Amino acid sequence: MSNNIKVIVAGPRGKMGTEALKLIEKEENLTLVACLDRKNGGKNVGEIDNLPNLDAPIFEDPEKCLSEIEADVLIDLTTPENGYKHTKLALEHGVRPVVGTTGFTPEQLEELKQLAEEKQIGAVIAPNFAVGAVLMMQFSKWAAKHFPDVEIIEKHHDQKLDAPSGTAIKTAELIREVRESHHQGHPNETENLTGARGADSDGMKIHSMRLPGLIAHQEVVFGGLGQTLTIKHDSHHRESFMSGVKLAAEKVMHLEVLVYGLEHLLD
Ligand SMILES: NC(=O)c1ccc[n+]([C@@H]2O[C@H](COP(=O)([O-])OP(=O)(O)OC[C@H]3O[C@@H](n4cnc5c(N)ncnc54)[C@H](O)[C@@H]3O)[C@@H](O)[C@H]2O)c1
Ligand SMILES: O=C(O)C1=N[C@H](C(=O)O)CCC1
Repeated sequence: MSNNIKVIVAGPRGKMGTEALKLIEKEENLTLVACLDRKNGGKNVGEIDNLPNLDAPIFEDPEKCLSEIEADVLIDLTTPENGYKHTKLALEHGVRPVVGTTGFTPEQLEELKQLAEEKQIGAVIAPNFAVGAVLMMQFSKWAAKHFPDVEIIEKHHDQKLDAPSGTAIKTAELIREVRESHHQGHPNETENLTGARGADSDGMKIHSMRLPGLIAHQEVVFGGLGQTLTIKHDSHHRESFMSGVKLAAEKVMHLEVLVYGLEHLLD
């Protein structure tokens, strides 16, 4: 385990960012050295209402933050557009990104992977930091070998920007590795209301639900002759993601490439 990992958190006032600050506050080997926020530049984290009482400066300009602050890791929990910019800048400044932000395009992921390789800097992009969700995705990949007909139902809180979720996209990618591409359902089926059959990922359907009261949930439903199999995971609290964030911050210190998915870090 690496000792005293110096961390910048981007998005500290967000739902996940605040949880990440609480994690850093209680973990002895993680030290907050700065935050990157959309406002409060020039202030200290400890001065901001509802944030843990941590002593670290807040920056609004990511370039300035990464140039002035000596950091090992940038934890990004912001928005797709800003998360991508921060990850790229961090790699350019030799700071290892640990990214929970979802909604990056395949082209952006590929570009970041190449940049990490070129700079020989470790990076982790994990669409879901909850260990249970990672297992749900791995079990789904296994099940798909035996049940090639599958639909994914993901359910999230109604403030989520991207759809389908990063977890659903990653699940479909893992299933695609073991499943022959094929059309599911009746060949002549029609949608009488646009979107009724969900999004199509290589013949697999992904359905996205957004409601207040939800946090992050996914069911992967497999259908076979006379049977169905449902693999389900629920995050009831954002604490569920924090052991994965900690693991990623520790393991990224020993990586020289970008890994996409927490499964690459679990024993
Ligand atoms: N990987 C995972 O396990 C996991 C779990 C939950 C959420 N997420 C993802 O994490 C991201 C954040 O989720 P959330 O629920 O905390 O959202 P949120 O809206 O509560 O928080 C996002 C925060 O980012 C801040 N922000 C936006 N642009 C910024 C910028 N340029 N600089 C600094 N801060 C900026 C916003 O002010 C906000 O406080 C989303 O992409 C979400 O999908 C991932
Ligand atoms: O709250 C969110 O937003 C979440 N996003 C991730 C995703 O897109 O898969 C993971 C769970 C929570």
